[in-house]
Amino acid sequence: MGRSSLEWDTLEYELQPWVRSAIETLGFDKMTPVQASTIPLFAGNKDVVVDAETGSGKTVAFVVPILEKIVQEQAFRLKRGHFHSLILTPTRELAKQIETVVQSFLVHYTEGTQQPIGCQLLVGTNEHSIRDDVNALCENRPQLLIGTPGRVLDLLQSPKVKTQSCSLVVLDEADRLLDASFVGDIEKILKVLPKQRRTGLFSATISAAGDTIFKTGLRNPVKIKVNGRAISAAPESLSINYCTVKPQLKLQLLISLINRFKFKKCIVYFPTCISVTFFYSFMNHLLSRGDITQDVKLFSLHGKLQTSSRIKTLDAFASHLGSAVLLTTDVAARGIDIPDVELVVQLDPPTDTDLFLHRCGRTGRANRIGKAVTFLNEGREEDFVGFMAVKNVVIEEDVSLQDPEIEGQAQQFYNTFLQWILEDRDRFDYAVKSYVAFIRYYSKHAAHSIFRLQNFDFVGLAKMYGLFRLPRMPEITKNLANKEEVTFGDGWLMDPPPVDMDTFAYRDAKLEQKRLEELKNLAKINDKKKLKFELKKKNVAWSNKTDTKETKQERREKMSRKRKAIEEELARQGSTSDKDDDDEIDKDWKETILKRKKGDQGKSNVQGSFDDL
Ligand SMILES: Nc1ncnc2c1ncn2[C@@H]1O[C@H](COP(=O)(O)OP(=O)(O)OP(=O)(O)O)[C@@H](O)[C@H]1O
Repeated sequence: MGRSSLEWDTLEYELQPWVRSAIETLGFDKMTPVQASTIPLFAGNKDVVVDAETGSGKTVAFVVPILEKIVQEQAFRLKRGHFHSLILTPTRELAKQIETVVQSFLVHYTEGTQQPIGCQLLVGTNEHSIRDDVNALCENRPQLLIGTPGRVLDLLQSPKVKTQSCSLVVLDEADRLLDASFVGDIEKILKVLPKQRRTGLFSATISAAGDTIFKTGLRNPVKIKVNGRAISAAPESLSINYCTVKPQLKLQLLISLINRFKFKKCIVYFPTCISVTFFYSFMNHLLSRGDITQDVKLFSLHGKLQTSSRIKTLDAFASHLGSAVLLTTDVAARGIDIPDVELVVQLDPPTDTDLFLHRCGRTGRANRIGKAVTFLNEGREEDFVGFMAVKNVVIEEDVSLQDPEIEGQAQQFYNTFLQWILEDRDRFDYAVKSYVAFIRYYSKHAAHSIFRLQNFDFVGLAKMYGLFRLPRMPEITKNLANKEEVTFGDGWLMDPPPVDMDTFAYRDAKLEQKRLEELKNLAKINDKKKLKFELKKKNVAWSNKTDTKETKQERREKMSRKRKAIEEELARQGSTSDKDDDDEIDKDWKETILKRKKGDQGKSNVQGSFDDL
């Protein structure tokens, strides 16, 4: 497509004056290639499947046709409970972002003689119930609904909501919406919409959806593929790099990058929600010590936070005037558009390899320069570069990312971490939970031939999490062959241990009280057992001694069988559920068993409902 054809005047579709003035106000001097190709077709009468790189302007490419169609089809006076168009997205943040784009157009739509055009956001929150949403829809009569699948489905199931007038549906991040976790809801939603409608699918990795795209009821769709570079699936303004690092040095390298790199905004991807909470807390400690450049502000965002707090955090990060770093999970991997993000760091490649490009694409958007950096563990993980090259994603090594000084500072850094953890047992709990969740996360990697737990540096990773003792978990037992050599017995990584676990206290008085009570109960149980044993011993005749020994042996075996069963149960839970990484906490057996008995196993201090991760 030649340059001149990107002038808005050359668009093969006549836009309404208010849409044009919105475009002018937004400063979009020219169309992006995906807009030039998509708008005439989608605003015409075609179904579209749009595959265009990250940051290429896909949102405007579907928002404009929707607004055009609403006016074209005179969808002003819809009956109560009816709506005209629906945009579905996988995350609440993305839904909110699209709504903002729609509103920036709608402010140019002059009412008066015309009828109003409205849009309604549909995302799960604690502030609005479904009933509130239904009432708002019936009262305000918006033409356009934007939401996440679960909430939209709930709304459509209300008898007050009528779907007959819906004539256009968009699936943004369509490959994600058509994957196993969403496709059920999507199918149910599409089933209740009229067949005679336009459908548009949009993504930077649409091919990942394969044939499932046809589950959406597309009718003679036009496939629009727009990529700036023939050899790479990423935009030209985005440089994608990697550097190898030992697990223990990863956090130090991240901090070194934050301190060395000049950026307005930076996004750092962590593997799990709990690790975001944990490292956010520790990094703020480093910030207060001056170990992180003082003028940087840290933000944290993950799927376990409540919607309102997630949206507020994202807004605060986007509007922060100084340098800002967002610590997040894959909940912010797709679609998030914050133009001045100049650096993206991935502590580990994502388990879903399609997300790699989406994470990188949070920078280098709309022709701005951006750098995306991925850390790879030395050794086998470097094969990830070749793995992605096959998917047309070129990752180049950048040795300038390395920091030769961090290795020499490792012990001092570890001591700082340790000191901080030893101040509060709660931090230790978080460290353990984060570590365990990481290992479970790692073992579910789609590219499992590269990301393998065999030969994994469990001890180095433990130190990265500030741990001084290896948690007991089957993955370690199975894969760490030289456990006895690398630990000082019972999983301790230090000799002598830096703390007595019986006296290691919580700062929070309530938590500490609970711990002490549990300890007392445990002691009582042990005392009772001991008492029973002593009494029994006294009553037993000499001749029975051998029997007792055998019984003991039997009991031991029984216990060991029990342990194994629990171990397997935990492992099974880990492999069957991909949504509960952060709840899978292996503590000492005593604690696990005690909690199981009490029935409060797996409770976490993390607030909010479980969402996307
Ligand atoms: N015609 C245009 N000219 C200049 N900038 C534009 C134009 N259209 C959109 N943009 C800007 O480009 C940025 C990226 O757009 P958008 O968020 O729609 O990307 P996307 O293709 O959906 O990316 P992703 O696949 O990552 O979601 C936005 O900041 C948007 O304001």
